[in-house]
Amino acid sequence: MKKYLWRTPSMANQNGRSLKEVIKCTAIYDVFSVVQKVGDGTFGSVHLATRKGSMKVVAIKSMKKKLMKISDAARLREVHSLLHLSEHDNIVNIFDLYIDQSFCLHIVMEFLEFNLFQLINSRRDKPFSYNSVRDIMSQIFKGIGHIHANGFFHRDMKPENILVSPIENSDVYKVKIADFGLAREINSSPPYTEYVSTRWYRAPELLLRDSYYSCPVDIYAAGCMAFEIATLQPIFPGMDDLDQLYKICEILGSPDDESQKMGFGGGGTWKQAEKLTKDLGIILPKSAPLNLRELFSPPWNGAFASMLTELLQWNPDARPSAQACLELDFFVAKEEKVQKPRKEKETKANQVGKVGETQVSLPTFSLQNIFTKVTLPYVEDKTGKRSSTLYQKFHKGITGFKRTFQKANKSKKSTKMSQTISTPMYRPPSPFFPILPQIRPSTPLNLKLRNYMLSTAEYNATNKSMPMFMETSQTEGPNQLRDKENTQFRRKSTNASTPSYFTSSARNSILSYFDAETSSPTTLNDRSATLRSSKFSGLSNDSSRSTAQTYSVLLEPSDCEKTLLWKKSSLKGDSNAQVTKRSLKNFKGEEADEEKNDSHQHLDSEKPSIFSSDILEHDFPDFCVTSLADTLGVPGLTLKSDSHVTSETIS
Ligand SMILES: Nc1ncnc2c1ncn2[C@@H]1O[C@H](COP(=O)(O)OP(=O)(O)OP(=O)(O)O)[C@@H](O)[C@H]1O
Repeated sequence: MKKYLWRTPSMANQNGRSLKEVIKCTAIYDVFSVVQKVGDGTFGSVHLATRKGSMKVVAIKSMKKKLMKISDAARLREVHSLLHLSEHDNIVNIFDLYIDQSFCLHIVMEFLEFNLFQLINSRRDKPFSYNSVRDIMSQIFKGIGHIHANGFFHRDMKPENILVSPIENSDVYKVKIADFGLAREINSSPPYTEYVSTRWYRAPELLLRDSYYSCPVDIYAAGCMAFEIATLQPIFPGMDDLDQLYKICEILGSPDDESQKMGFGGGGTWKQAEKLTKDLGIILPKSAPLNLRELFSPPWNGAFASMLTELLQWNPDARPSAQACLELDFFVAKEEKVQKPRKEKETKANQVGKVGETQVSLPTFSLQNIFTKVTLPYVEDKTGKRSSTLYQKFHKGITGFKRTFQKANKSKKSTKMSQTISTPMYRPPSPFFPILPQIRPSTPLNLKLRNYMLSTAEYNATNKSMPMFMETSQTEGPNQLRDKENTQFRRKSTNASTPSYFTSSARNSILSYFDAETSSPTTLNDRSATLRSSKFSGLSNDSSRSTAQTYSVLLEPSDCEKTLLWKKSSLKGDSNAQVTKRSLKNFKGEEADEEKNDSHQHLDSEKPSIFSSDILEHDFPDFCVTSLADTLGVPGLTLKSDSHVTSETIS
C-alpha cells in the first residue's frame, strides 16, 4: 500500500500531532470491516468499523466531496484543524487518513457511542443530575479551551457535535468535541463567512452577520448547550434567523441600555448591535431581560443560572474565555447540595408571581413560552419530587401550575379564579408540546437556497437591478467549498432605504413555504433521516447556460423502489418550472393515492415558483440540491444524475 506524505513537518505547529500520512487504498472496505452507519452529516457520513484482522473499533468519516488531488487532504478544514490540535482528552482523536481510488477521503477516528443530542433525547424522563451537567459542561469547556489555546475556534458547537460515551452504567460520561469542518484559525484574517454554526446555537454576532467574530461564538453555543443539557430542551429554538433573534430578545432582553435597565441579569448591552441591525435593515424588538435565576428552581437557580447569564451575553467581548468559564462558581463551588425544595405553595407562588410581575413590565411580549421553557423541567410536583417532563405534568393534570397561577392572580384581583387556565398571560403547553422540538435545524448552509429564493423574490418584487443577496468573490479550491457556499449569497450592502424583511408578498410566501416545512409533522428522526440520507452525485446541464436550459435531477430513494423525477425546463427567463413526480406510489403514505396515476404534474403549484430559472442559472452547489430534496419532503432520497457533471464543475 503506497503512502503519501500529506503534511510536512514544517506545517506542523509546535504542539501539533505527529506527522501523518495519507494512505492510499483501492476501497476503504479493503482495510476495514464496516459494522454500521452511525451518522450522516452535510459533509460526511460516519461508519462504525473494525480494522480487518483486529477487533479495534473505529469511526470512519467518509467525506462526501471527492478530492481533486491527494495534497488537498491536508487543506481540508477538518483535517487541517484536527492535525494542528495536540491530543486532548476532550477532543476526538484522529488515527489515520485514507484516500480511495475514487479520491474519496476517509478520516479514521476513535469511536464514541453517542452524540450529546442523542443522549439528551434518551433522557426525556430522567434529567441529568446537577453534578452530571457540571461534569459534562466542564469537559466541553476543557475541550473548547484546548481548541482556542491552539489557535482555532470551532464555529459549529452543537449537541450533535459533542460525542459522549457513558462510563460503566454511571451518570458520568466521557465527552469529546468532534466535527471540525467549520473550524477556523484565530489568527486567520477576517472577515469570515457569517453563515456558520447551527441556528439555535448561533451567537448574536453571527445572526446579525458580523463577519469579525472569534472564539466567543463557541462560548455562546456552549451556554445554549448548558441550558439544553439541564432542561432537555433548547433555549432558543428559532424557526429562522429573525425568529432566532426574537427568541433571544425574549429571554436576554434587547441589547440596548434602555431595555436592559428594565430588567436584571439579562444579556447586557451591546452597542455594535445597533450598527449591525441597521446594516441589515431590521429592528430588534424592545424587550426587558429575564433574570434566569428567578426562572429556575433550586438548585439550578444558583451558580448554574449565573453561569448561563455569563455565557449568553450579547456582547462577545463580555463572554468569559473557556478557561474563565471553568473558574465560574458552577465549577469551583463545592458540590452543590440539592437544596430542599421549598414548600410547594410558596415556591410556585413565588415563581409564578415573579414571572407575572415581569410580564406586567413587558407589554410587548407574552412570556408564556419562556415560562414553560425555563421553569417546567425542574418545578417540583405535588409531592415535592422534581418532575422531569412536561408529560408527567400533563398526566397529573398540571395541578401545580393551575394552583400557583391562580394564586399569583388572586393577589392582584380578588375575582373568582376559573378552574382552567384561560388567561392570555399564561397558557399551558399543549399535551403534544414536545420536550425537544420536532425539527432541529441542520447546518445553516441549508438556508442558502431559501435566502437565494428570497433574494430572487425581492428582486422580482422591487424590480431593481440588484438582488438583496449577491454573489461575492471567493477563493477557489476544494477547501474553500464550504466558505464558498456560505459566502456566495452573503448579503451585499443594499440601499439602506430598501425595506428588507417582509416587504414583498413573494418574500412572505417563501418564508411561509419554509416555515411550513419547518413545522412539518415529521418526527425528528424521520426528518434527520431525510436530511441525512440525501446525497448528491451530480446535476445535469443539458445545454448551454446562455440559451434554453434543461436541468434534470433524478432523485432515487436508496432504500425503496420509489423514484422522483424532478425536471426543470426553462426556455424563457421567467418560465415556471416544471416539476415532475413519477412513481410516487408508496413514496409517502398520504401522497400515494393522489399521485398514483399522475406521472407528470406540477409540484407545489400554489407555492411561489421556487424552481425558477433564476436559481438554476446560477451556480447550484450540491448542498442546494440536497436542500431541494429536503424541501420536497422526500424521505430517503439519493440524488443522482445521468450526467457526469460533478459538483466541482457546477460550483
Ligand atoms: N468519532 C465518532 N464516533 C461516533 N460517532 C460519530 C463520530 N464522529 C461523528 N459521529 C456521528 O456522525 C454524525 C455526523 O458527523 P459529523 O458532524 O462529523 O458530520 P458532518 O457532515 O460534518 O455534519 P454537519 O452536518 O454537522 O456538518 C455526528 O453527529 C455523530 O453522531
